[in-house]
Amino acid sequence: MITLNNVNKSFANLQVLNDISITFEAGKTNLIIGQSGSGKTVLLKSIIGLHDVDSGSIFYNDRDFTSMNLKAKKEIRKEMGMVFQGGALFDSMSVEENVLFPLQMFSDLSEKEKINRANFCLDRVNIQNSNHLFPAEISGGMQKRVAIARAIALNPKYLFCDEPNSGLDPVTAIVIDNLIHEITKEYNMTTIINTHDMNSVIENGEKIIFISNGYKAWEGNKDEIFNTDNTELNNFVFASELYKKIKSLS
Ligand SMILES: Nc1ncnc2c1ncn2[C@@H]1O[C@H](COP(=O)(O)OP(=O)(O)OP(=O)(O)O)[C@@H](O)[C@H]1O
Repeated sequence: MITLNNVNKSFANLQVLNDISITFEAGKTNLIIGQSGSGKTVLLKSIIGLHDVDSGSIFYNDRDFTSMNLKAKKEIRKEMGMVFQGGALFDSMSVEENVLFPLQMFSDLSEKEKINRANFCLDRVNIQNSNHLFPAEISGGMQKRVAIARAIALNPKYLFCDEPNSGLDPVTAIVIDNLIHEITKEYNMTTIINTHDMNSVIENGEKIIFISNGYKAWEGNKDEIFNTDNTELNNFVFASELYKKIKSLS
C-alpha cells in the first residue's frame, strides 16, 4: 500500500501538485488519469522519489518515505519496479541482458540463479526464444513485455508504469494492460499507472484518480467513472467523438 497525505509540489512559482491525498492499495491496478500538463508525471515522480515534495508525506506501507535518509530510500527503491514510456530498454543489450540488468545491480543470487530468474520473468510475459535478440529486432509490444519482465525481475512490491501502452495498437495495448493487471494480482503488488488510454480505464481501472490542474478532482472505479456527475471528468472521458457516440447509444 502507498499512502499520500496532503502532498504539495511546486517548481519556482508554479504550484503543480495541490494537497493530494490518496491511498493506493496492494493487489490493485491503480490508474492516474488527467489532461496533458495536469501533473500526473510529477505526481508519479514524487511518489518514487525523483522529486522531493514541498510538504505532505508519502508512506510505503507504514514507512514514511518522505522523511527517510537516502540510504533508507535506496532500500525501498529495491522494492520498486518501473516501466517507463517507450519501454526504455537498453539498445545495446540483448533481451536477456536487459532483464538481467537489475539482478546484476541489486541481487545476491549466483550467476546461474540470475539467469534462471531472468528466464522465468521472460517466460511470465510470454517471451521465449528471443533472449539474444536486441530491442531494435523485436516489435513494440515485445519491447513492452521485456520492460515488464525487467521491472518484475527483483520481485517488486510496488510497480510504476508511465504510459505503458503508448505507441501500441489497441489490441496489443490491451494485452499489455491485462498482463500488468494479472501480475499485480499474482504478486499482490501495489501498481500505479499513468495513462491517457480510456481502454485501460474500462478494462482494468480498479481505482482511478483523476488529476486536474494539480488537484485530485475525483476518485472512483471503472464502473463509477461513466456515471459521475463531475463535469470536468465527464468532459475528459467523453472528449472523443467515439465515446460520445458510445454514450449516446447506451
Ligand atoms: N522539472 C520541472 N520543472 C518545472 N516545471 C515542471 C517540471 N516538470 C513538470 N513541470 C510542469 O508541471 C506541470 C505538470 O507536468 P506533468 O509532466 O506532470 O504533466 P502530465 O499530466 O504528466 O502531462 P502529460 O500527460 O502531457 O505527460 C506542467 O506545467 C509542467 O510544465
